[in-house]
Amino acid sequence: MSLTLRNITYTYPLETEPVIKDLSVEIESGKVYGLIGNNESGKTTLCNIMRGFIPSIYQGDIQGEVIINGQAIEAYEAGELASVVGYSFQNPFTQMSGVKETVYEEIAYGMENLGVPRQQMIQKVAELIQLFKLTDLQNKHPFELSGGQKQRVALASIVALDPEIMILDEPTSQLDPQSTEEIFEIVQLLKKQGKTIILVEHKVDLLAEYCDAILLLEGGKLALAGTVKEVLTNPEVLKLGGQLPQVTQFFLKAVAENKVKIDRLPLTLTEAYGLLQEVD
Ligand SMILES: Nc1ncnc2c1ncn2[C@@H]1O[C@H](COP(=O)(O)OP(=O)(O)OP(=O)(O)O)[C@@H](O)[C@H]1O
Repeated sequence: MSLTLRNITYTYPLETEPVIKDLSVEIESGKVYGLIGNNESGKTTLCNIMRGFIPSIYQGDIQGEVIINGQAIEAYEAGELASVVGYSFQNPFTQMSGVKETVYEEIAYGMENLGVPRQQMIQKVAELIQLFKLTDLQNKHPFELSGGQKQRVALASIVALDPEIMILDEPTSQLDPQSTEEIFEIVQLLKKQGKTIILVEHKVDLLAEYCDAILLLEGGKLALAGTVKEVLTNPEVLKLGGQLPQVTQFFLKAVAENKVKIDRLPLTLTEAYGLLQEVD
């Protein structure tokens, strides 16, 4: 499912300056997008625009159009929109329903609300518990979980609803490196299922490996947009408050100091290894 933003300018209530400024972008169906930018550049605000919470919940002044699969976002009913666009909060605590007493029930909760048949629900929860490695936690109270465990449960609860578009706001911020990698692998699996994914994430090394495209926000404007290769090998990213993958930065420096002669910059260690073999 595609998502288009056309000339979006948004100002929060009681504010005079817009925080999103004349932003247009085309999110193509079935692709994974990394949304980067420094603190307060407008990433979370943009996510809330994409899922219709702005202006329905946060209000304020919004100009421009949000179009989901060819239809204006206002034409969707709230329940329908929630099942098309899934969203995971930056803070996983906010995501917990607060009404369920086990991880198992928490994951089933959204499906229960949607009236998914019981047998189908049981099967789906079992699949997700395995996929998100939650077997040992399934009978625990959601509030007893660590931040990282909550983050996995929050994501499983979204995947349970099977939305076509998933907006994940820093889904790995509280996870250790191994669990982070596992979440990225799940993102890859969701992509294989044809989902469209927008990932707010600071870990550019992983974005380089798993994303198709990168959007860089700076001061509420879309400063750079393009394929992972186009954006994450562009030194401009550093001036715009973003980061480049470590290996790319390393080679950028090595090229500038004439330590190595290459015609393109690598994004990952595997690519770097291939390049060095060519140079030999
Ligand atoms: N409810 C609000 N009312 C007024 N201003 C807000 C509100 N929420 C966010 N802002 C402002 O909007 C700007 C963008 O914030 P936003 O949270 O979207 O950025 P972000 O890139 O997600 O930041 P971070 O990486 O720190 O989460 C900031 O200047 C912030 O202070």
